[in-house]
Amino acid sequence: MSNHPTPAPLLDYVTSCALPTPWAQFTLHAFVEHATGKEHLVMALGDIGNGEPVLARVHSECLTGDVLFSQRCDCGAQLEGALKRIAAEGRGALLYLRQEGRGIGLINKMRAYRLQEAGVDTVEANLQLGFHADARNYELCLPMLEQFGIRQVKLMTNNPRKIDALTRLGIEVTERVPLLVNRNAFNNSYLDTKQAKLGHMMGTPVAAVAEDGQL
Ligand SMILES: Nc1nc2c(ncn2[C@@H]2O[C@H](COP(=O)(O)OP(=O)(O)OP(=O)(O)O)[C@@H](O)[C@H]2O)c(=O)[nH]1
Ligand SMILES: [Zn+2]
Repeated sequence: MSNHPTPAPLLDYVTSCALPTPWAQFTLHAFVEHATGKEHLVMALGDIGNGEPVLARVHSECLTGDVLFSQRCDCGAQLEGALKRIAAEGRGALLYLRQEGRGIGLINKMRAYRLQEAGVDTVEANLQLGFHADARNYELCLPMLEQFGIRQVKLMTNNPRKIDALTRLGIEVTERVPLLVNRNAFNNSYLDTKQAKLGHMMGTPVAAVAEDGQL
């Protein structure tokens, strides 16, 4: 008999419902994380459990960008762009992880924004507040994807850390799909900092993206 007990699950799958959007009718699946009680979500479309690589987005919560239309970042446009792509393909999954503010929470992100208004960049602001530049953790992705039998993804991201994190968890990233949207006067230097200091792949000329931020 093994001396290693089975690790406790990180989260529980709870329930699902239909979620009509302007682009497709998704199914919304909810999980609750044991350690924090946070509700993490998957928006799923089509037959995602058939073993073929799944077009996927791992999206970190950004209340200001996703909900309040903030132009300080590219999150809202990325969320919309990812859902549109999944709808166009007729199959895919968007994981909505509740790690607001790169893992430091909304209030601390607002404090970081104030520091940025005083002239420091997004990375320095986190460091001045005593946090890592990026405090996110992607380990929940594994049980969330396993719930649907997903082992391979075509990942919509510009962030090489996400690809590394999923690969280390045993999820194969068969393809990276760039998600370059909504560069504007308010987030231009923020996006430049992401590229310079956080390694984001912003190589494609962003000006080539339609001005309304559509893919
Ligand atoms: N701490 C902090 N968090 C931010 C800031 N701007 C955006 N965020 C958060 O950053 C997260 C999104 O991360 P990004 O670095 O924009 O993008 P990404 O998810 O790493 O990469 P992509 O997959 O390419 O979108 C969300 O949780 C946002 O709330 C900021 O200035 N400071
Ligand atoms: Zn954002």
